[in-house]
Amino acid sequence: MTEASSPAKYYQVGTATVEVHPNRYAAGAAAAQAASKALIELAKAHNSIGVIFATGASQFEILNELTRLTDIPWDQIHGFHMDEYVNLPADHPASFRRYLRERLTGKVRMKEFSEIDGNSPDPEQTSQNYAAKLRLADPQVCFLGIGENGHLAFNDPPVADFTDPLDAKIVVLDALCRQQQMAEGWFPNVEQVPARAITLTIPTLLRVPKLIVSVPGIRKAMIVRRALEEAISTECPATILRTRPDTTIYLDLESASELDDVLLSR
Ligand SMILES: O=C(O)[C@H](O)[C@@H](O)[C@H](O)[C@H](O)COP(=O)(O)O
Repeated sequence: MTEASSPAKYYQVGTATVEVHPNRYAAGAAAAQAASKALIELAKAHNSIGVIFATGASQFEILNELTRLTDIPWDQIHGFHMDEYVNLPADHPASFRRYLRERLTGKVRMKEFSEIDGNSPDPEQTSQNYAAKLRLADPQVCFLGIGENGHLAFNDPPVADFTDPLDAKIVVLDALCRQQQMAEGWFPNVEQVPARAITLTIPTLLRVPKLIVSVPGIRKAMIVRRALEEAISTECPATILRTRPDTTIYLDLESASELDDVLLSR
């Protein structure tokens, strides 16, 4: 059997399900299919379904697939995103608003999409208003990636707070996080990576009943190992995903390549 046609493998890690697919396209397609199925079901019971979208390279294949599927009830979906740089113009190549306009909201007709205006004169107020709007929408589905440092949204280790009382907040991005954003190709040099961002907090993300986590690629192999095998702690915020019930982590063979044989033999 060729790698491309080999079937996915499924593992249970804590309460989360881990799916290992032969490549990033298969992983993205599986995640999009799972999301589509859930959204169609939710649309039967809710007029408006809140959905939080992640950005970054890990979401390319999912968004590509989601925007091609014809049965997603976009006209019932109120979309949100999980973070945005402070003081980065919306048309900057690394802006998450630009990313989502190009890959999502410019391609489908959603009921509503709420952007985080990282350029507002009062980012603190913007963050609070966004949190309030999100609470009202009571999101049912959240797409996530995991940073190379283990962060969820911009909740970096070790300051990420699993019991954060805030729903959204302004964070200072540390040197490693800014270096990784640059290395992923979004900025020409680290000096241009903004020092602050507005982010949803970890409790806000974990409150969403269905979490669809996509982590393909060899750059993520070490952090996937830590997220699935290390003790649950803010040293690697993504470890907390193992405590969530309806959570599926979509990997490809590259990002799963450092996983312990013990896990993979289950
Ligand atoms: O909005 C986002 O997407 C988040 O800022 C961030 O947590 C991201 O998911 C990871 O940094 C992974 O990034 P990649 O998708 O580029 O691997």
